[in-house]
Amino acid sequence: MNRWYRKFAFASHGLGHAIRTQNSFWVHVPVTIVVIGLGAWLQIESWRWVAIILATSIVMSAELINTSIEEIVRVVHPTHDPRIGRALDVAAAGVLIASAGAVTVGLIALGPPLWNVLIAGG
Ligand SMILES: Nc1ncnc2c1ncn2[C@@H]1O[C@H](COP(=O)(O)OP(=O)(O)OP(=O)(O)O)[C@@H](O)[C@H]1O
Repeated sequence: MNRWYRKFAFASHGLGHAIRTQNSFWVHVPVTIVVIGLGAWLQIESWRWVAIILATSIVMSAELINTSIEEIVRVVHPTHDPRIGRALDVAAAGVLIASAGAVTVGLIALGPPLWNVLIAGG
């Protein structure tokens, strides 16, 4: 039990550090709050929640892994190296792909219910 508590504490510490230091999270977190608020307001079906939760979790995980790689590079190889640059670019591309997927999922999951309420009048 204590071991699991320690694992959770380390992970929470990492999450807090990423949110404080990575400006990408200053976009991810407010967008996620707005999307959850919209979902609650529109009372969307379970499958839409599942899609939104999966998409946002994938973006956050990709961002955390990217941050982890950046932090390691700063320690292990602080000087400029095109091979390191390529590796960092690939990790950043992972975040980009996950974000593009999440925007698409958000449009599919929230678009029709939002349209019904705002345009079609319920
Ligand atoms: N040591 C390095 N060698 C070569 N290129 C690097 C190196 N460090 C960074 N780069 C290049 O700069 C880009 C940005 O890297 P950086 O780690 O600064 O990410 P960032 O997203 O700008 O940082 P942050 O997430 O902290 O705002 C990388 O994708 C890579 O192209």
